Amino acid sequence: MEDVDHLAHERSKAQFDVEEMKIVWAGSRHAFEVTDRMSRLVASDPIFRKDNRTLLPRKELFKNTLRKAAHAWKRIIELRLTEEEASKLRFFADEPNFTELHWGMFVPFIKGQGTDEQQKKWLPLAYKMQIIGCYAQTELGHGSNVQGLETTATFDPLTDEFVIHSPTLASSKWWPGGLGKVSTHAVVFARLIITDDRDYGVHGFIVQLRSLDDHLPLPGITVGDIGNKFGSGAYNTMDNGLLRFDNVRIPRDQMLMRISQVTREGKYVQSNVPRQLVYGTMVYVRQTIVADASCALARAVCIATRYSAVRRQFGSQNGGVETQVIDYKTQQNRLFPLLASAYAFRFVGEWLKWLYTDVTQRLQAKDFSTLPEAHACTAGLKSLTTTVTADSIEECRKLCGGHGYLSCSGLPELFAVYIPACTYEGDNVVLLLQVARFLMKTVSQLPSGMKPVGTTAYLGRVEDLMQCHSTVKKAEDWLNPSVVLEVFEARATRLSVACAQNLSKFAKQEEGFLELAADLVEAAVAHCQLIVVSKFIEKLQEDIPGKGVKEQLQTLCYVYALNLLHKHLGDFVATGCITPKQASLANDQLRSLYSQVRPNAVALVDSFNYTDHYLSSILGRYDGNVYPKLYEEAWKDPLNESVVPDGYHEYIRPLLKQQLRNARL
Ligand SMILES: CC/C=C\C/C=C\C/C=C\C/C=C\C/C=C\C/C=C\CCC(=O)SCCNC(=O)CCNC(=O)[C@H](O)C(C)(C)COP(=O)(O)OP(=O)(O)OC[C@H]1O[C@@H](n2cnc3c(N)ncnc32)[C@H](O)[C@@H]1OP(=O)(O)O
Ligand SMILES: Cc1cc2nc3c(=O)[nH]c(=O)nc-3n(C[C@H](O)[C@H](O)[C@H](O)COP(=O)(O)OP(=O)(O)OC[C@H]3O[C@@H](n4cnc5c(N)ncnc54)[C@H](O)[C@@H]3O)c2cc1C
Repeated sequence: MEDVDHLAHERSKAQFDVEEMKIVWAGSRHAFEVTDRMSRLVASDPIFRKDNRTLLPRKELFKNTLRKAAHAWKRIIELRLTEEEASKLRFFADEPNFTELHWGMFVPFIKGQGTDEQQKKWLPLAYKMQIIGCYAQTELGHGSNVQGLETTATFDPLTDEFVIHSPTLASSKWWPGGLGKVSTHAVVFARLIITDDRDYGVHGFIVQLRSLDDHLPLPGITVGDIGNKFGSGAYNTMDNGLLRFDNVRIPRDQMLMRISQVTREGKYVQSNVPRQLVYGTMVYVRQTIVADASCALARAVCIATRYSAVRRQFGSQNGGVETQVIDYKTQQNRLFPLLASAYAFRFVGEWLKWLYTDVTQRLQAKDFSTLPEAHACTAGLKSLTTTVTADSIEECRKLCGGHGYLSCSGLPELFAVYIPACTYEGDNVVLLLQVARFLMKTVSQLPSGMKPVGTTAYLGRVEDLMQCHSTVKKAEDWLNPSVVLEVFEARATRLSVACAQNLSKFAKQEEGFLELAADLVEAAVAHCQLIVVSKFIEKLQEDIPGKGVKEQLQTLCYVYALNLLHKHLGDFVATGCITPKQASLANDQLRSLYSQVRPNAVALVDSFNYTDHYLSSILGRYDGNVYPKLYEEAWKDPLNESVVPDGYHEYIRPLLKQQLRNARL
């Protein structure tokens, strides 16, 4: 029974080479090999088991996470894993913990903002985990508004030190992951104040928080966990913390001084670089969050697709087999666009990584010209992909019907872990407003003859795009990349131009921004969706080997684009780039694309190459053996440890007896 593959028939229908698709998904043969090896290593190690996580009380849960993190580090050292392998191992261990912030923000911040000497001093300690760091930016009173942070770092020329202080309750650091119970050090964002009492704005400082001998907080430091968060298990494995400083002194050389310096004499020296570089670590992390979105979305879609192929409802005649729910058009209409989005986000994530590497190299050569675009792209795509992924995980839960609501479906915990991605590293609406600012600036520069480049190059064709009307006459005409691209460009252009025209009616631009914020956000979303569509289309220009692989990706690309067109029909029709008739043809084409995806659906999610350990879902099991495993799982619940529950004698029996007496009366 155990070895039967209940999905074998589904797999046999695939019209493409799954092994080759796995390589496309991973990004390269090398990436596939590393990912595959690390995911299996984690899956075969009993310490990384995840069952019961949602049932553990917080203290036990947290201690268990520490145990796993320590074990992961031990294996990384023992096996002499490379940085790439180590990061994959941590990823598949699949439990948010302090190491994410240590490796994901503390180390990159020192690399990006530290001078050569500072890097030489701090990085070896951090690499060997002789110190553990976190990223302490957000405060109780301010998160989005970084310039509004209140913690102060006042230079004392007598002792050559900075005095770090929390002047108000609202200035308490609040939220940093790893801070609550683990970190020995933090990168602290504080307002720099020098002897002349001038406030030089927010800068980063390395501050030691806890003793390296007994882990007690150092004098002047108050630190703790902020408390339980949404859901059971989930993000509660992380010690998000609070932190207050009471005139804590640190040496001057613990201000990260690559971008600006304070001299021994107390003179502020600003390198000739944009001040926004102090936000560089956020830009880096936003880029990684886009890649992670595709993984989380793929995970939910894999569970919902396999289960939809296993689950049957209605449609049987004379007691025959019922219909697989994946065959219902409504199920396909809800599920297949999410499958397409997982692939779309994967490719846009790859491209964003390239963009980030490119901007980093330019910055090293003191070329800051592409920084605004890198900021807009990372902010916008972080916002778009996390919003869609969070909503889609919930949709996948509903696609699995009642069983999706069980913890062992894996979906509730995935949802609880994932949703803060819409908030951390920049609230998604706040980030879209940054994209809108960038778009409005680009549009306002067009009359002066400035030629937009990169992802806004299409705005250079503003006149054509304001006039263009799609040429589609029949449903198949939609299967043309330039036809699709043109309508997405026309819609994005028209929404941006309309906002710019409305903004120009305000005497003060900032007033207009506040008043028109909702429209600006819509224009920003249209621009970001265009980027995703265009990067998917660009991916298809590459040489993609493997029988049928490119054809599948082409189908998914059209599903992604035409589904968006259908969802945002109002925009497309109202801005005049397509007619209602053309919209209806797009919908006809979409239905036909679903029929092409259907026989390949299970193979398309197998191509993510996720282990059952990583999925942690009975509904998403590779072998589709769902019902016996659900039945077994139910009996493992602590409530089933005794036949008669605790509390029977106190609460149930007296009730029953009471009712009996009442009935007799
Ligand atoms: C059980 C397990 C199961 C499942 C697991 C599954 C999945 C897990 C999935 C994912 C986990 C993955 C990763 C997790 C990793 C990390 C996440 C953890 C923690 C998150 C850490 C944080 O949150 S850190 C804090 C982040 N904070 C923010 O992001 C704050 C947001 N605010 C800002 O960025 C800024 O304040 C601002 C941009 C909103 C405004 O800045 P400011 O006021 O200074 O600027 P202005 O608006 O005045 O603009 C001035 C000009 O500057 C430009 N600008 C702004 N920012 C930048 C920038 N970064 N780079 C370049 N330019 C910038 C702006 O555009 C303006 O330009 P103008 O030309 O218009 O003048
Ligand atoms: C799980 C988790 C982990 C985190 N980890 C860290 C960490 O490691 N280090 C760290 O420093 N921080 C961390 N944070 C904090 C996080 O970065 C902030 O919560 C985030 O940046 C949002 O800021 P906020 O909480 O101030 O939201 P707010 O800005 O208060 O947002 C509240 C509402 O106001 C809206 N809003 C705000 N400003 C505007 C505007 N200008 N226009 C329109 N609407 C607006 C928002 O859209 C939102 O709806 C974490 C947060 C979470 C949830």
